Amino acid sequence: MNFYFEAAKIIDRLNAKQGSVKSLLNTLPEKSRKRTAALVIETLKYKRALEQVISAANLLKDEKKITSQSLALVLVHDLLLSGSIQAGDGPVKQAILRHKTRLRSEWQRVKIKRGAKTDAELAQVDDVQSQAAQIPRYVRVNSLKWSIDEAVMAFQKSGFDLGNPRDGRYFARDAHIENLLLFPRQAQLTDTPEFSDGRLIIQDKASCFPAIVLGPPAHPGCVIIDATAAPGNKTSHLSALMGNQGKIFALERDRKRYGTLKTMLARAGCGNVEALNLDFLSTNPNDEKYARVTHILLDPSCSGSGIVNRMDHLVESESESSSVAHAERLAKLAAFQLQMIRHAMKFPAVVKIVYSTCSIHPEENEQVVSAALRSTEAAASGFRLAPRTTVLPAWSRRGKPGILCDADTAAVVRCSPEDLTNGFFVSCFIRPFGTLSDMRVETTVAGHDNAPGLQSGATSAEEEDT
Ligand SMILES: C[S@@+](CC[C@H](N)C(=O)[O-])C[C@H]1O[C@@H](n2cnc3c(N)ncnc32)[C@H](O)[C@@H]1O
Repeated sequence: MNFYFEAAKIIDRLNAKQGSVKSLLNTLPEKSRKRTAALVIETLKYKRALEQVISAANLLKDEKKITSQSLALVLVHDLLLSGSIQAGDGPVKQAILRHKTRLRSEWQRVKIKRGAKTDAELAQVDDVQSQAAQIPRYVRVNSLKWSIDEAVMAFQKSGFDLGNPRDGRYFARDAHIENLLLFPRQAQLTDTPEFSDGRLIIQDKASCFPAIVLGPPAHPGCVIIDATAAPGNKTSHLSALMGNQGKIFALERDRKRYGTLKTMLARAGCGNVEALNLDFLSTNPNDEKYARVTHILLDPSCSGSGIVNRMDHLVESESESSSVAHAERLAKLAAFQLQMIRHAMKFPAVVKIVYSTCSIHPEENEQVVSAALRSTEAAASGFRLAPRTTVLPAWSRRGKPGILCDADTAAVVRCSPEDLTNGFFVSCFIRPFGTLSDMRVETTVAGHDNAPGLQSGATSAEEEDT
């Protein structure tokens, strides 16, 4: 049992900020160091989940022999994750074993709540959440109104230091997205004219990917739909990539959010956008108005489980305490998301559809894509996934394996707080060239390949990832 007291003491000292993990583990007697260190490290990996389980089981309230939270953590860790407590049958061990059934069922509940199928996945979720605090604040320079060079100069003039992360007022250009700047999380930014007049837009890095992957050509004849547009960050990004040329139908079914969309588009100077307060599913794909639409962006409502703040909410939420309610909600969202993709595939001239979510759940991502590929609309129109080589090829985080075939898993993109972004998913459907006029295809491919930020960014992403 000493070994557990020793490990608990290290965790207490860590909580009291008496040293780093490494330095405190070095204070352990050499003969027990390896074993105790392994227990401390493994316990820390699952700390958040274990804390929830201990609290839900009322362990510390009911068992006075468990004298501290840290002791409970290491003992419950071994019970749940190593299968048994490595000690003789004393009163402390008995105190834990009295709660064995409850602790095990609470453990399963925590896993379900966090969408983790295995213990290892649960550790990853916790890890991701602690990394979330590291995500920078991203600011997109709206190229319709300002250049990146002008923005950099303005920030430098106001006291920000380009590229020196040691300085609290540092900022940097993003390695992958051409017009994106990043700032420390705590930087106070938005209260300046550049934000209120639409030169700068707060937009997470991952949320810049869909417009880049869609890559609409900057061409006066280009017509596209942003099917789920409010508040309009991706619409204004598309407008900027198109250089305010061609036409974007920006649809939003919610009246209030449609109002926000219009305000945002006016502020960002998007002159090529027609905002429509419409349900995309109510549109007639054969309407003359949409006859020349070649690209569709679908960023529909989702669980939002990838958004860092909401991730915390998901973990704590009591309203989703039952796995059934959680699964039902995801199934409902997935059915709607699939319907949106199938509807988009019906537009006669469309050659490219980008489907994205800010969800981490495969149910809303790979599984929806898989169902869309097997749909009658895909069979009729010939839509398939664009290969990895054309979808942010150097971004190393790809789809969750085991749902799509290997090539399609590689063809979709995931983002995670480990990449210093929110959790996000992007997929890109294309219609094979044979079914289209050469003219249209050439324009599309050129538009995609030339999307700003992709070429230079691609190389550095690969370098970074390897
Ligand atoms: C995830 S948000 C879109 C965010 C937006 N793309 C951006 O980057 O600013 C989804 C939006 O789609 C709208 N929406 C959901 N279903 C829709 C539908 N069938 N037709 C049009 N808009 C829809 C929602 O009201 C919501 O405003």
